[in-house]
Amino acid sequence: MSSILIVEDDITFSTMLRTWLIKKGFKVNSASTVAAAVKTLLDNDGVDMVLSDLRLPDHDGLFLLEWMQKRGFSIPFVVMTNYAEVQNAVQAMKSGASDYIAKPVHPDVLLQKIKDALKASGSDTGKVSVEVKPADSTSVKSSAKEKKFLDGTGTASRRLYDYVALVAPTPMSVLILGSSGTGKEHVAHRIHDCSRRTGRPFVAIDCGAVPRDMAASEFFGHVKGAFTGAISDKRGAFVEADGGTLFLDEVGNLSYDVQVQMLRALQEHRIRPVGADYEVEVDFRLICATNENLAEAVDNGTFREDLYHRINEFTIRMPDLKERGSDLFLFADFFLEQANRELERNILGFDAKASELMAKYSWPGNLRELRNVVKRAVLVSTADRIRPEDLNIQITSSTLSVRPLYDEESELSHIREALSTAGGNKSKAARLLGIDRKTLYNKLDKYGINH
Ligand SMILES: Nc1ncnc2c1ncn2[C@@H]1O[C@H](COP(=O)(O)OP(=O)(O)OP(=O)(O)O)[C@@H](O)[C@H]1O
Repeated sequence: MSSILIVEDDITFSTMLRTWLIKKGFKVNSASTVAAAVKTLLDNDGVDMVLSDLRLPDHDGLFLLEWMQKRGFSIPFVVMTNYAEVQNAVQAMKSGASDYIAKPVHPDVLLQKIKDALKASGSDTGKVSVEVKPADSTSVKSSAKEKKFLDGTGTASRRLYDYVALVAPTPMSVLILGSSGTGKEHVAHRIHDCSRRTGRPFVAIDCGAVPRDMAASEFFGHVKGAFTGAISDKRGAFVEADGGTLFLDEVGNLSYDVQVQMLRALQEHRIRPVGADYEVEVDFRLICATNENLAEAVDNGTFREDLYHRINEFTIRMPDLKERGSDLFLFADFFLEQANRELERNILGFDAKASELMAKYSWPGNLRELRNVVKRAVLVSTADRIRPEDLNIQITSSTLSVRPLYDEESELSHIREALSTAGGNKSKAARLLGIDRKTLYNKLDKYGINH
């Protein structure tokens, strides 16, 4: 049975098409945004062809086609378009689409086109022979059911994971900088998993949560009787992490005393448990994270410069969610599925207004906030799709995101498309793009578009 992915934001039409194709013996998935389509393609390794609208809420169909080509999905891509947009369909064919069909769709014509496209690709035998594999094998290791994390496909996400892949196999100490909720701990884990130390311990300590007077004992351990309450020997975090990775979160909170001992541990790979008259050799790789400006702390004298250089052999800066472009929708769909499973619900997605609101919001709490907002919305939603009122987010002057929702490379084409959809009306185009009018004017100047 051949499997078709319908990418269409007109839900009524999409449902009709889906029902009809199922009756004709196809297996059918549907997605209403490019982000959801990307996710379906990554999570299902049996899609034989894509039947896509060109005009979609987050990107256009050509963007999806381009993404598939880059990722090595060599399956037929048939465009569905209005008569008025036949020009765009021609462009799609030039870019590698297999065929196009004009709306309103005539069932018999569509069926013939599907058969032809599948035949041409050799996928009409019921056997799935297409390569549905992302270029980056670390992105999708397991099925959606098991996956707890998602990498994202946008420029910022790709850059982030390129750095991770670069530094992970080395012994270098890594400092991960980024706002709260951006996924610093997850990236620290990924570095460990992609290093030679994988399979050995990964010990994470939140330096902000360790009481000052217990810090030395937490990090370096103690011997029985070292202080009141030390009723037995304790192995500290360094010993626990022996052979593996030690992850120090909120490293800016370390007291000066502990910083001195930490520096020694890093230089000599030996530590002395509190109250001991011996030293212990330890083999660890250090990864630190902070959302503070450590360089400033060095200038203020609250963080030792020598330690700063030791822990900072390689820096990774986590992008804020608002910098991750349309990956926002990939993450939103991902958290939606997670919440559906956890709460035993079956919410299908986000309606257009909710998507627009999410695009405009700046997500100061980043991925953590998005996950919580989506989970709550899944719980309270009384409709098939999440509506704006389910999201419980407020756009204020401080939470209005003025960034484009697209990767740089496709920004220009989105601006053009928004302008054409809006009939040249800049205010309307800016609204469609989720940016303010002034930002749009700046961008028009940047790209040399007359206004
Ligand atoms: N790549 C990802 N895919 C899916 N969910 C993610 C990803 N990264 C982070 N998250 C979600 O965001 C939450 C916060 O991530 P994490 O604890 O790694 O952030 P953090 O930057 O270390 O935050 P903090 O600075 O507050 O400690 C996680 O619990 C997880 O639910």
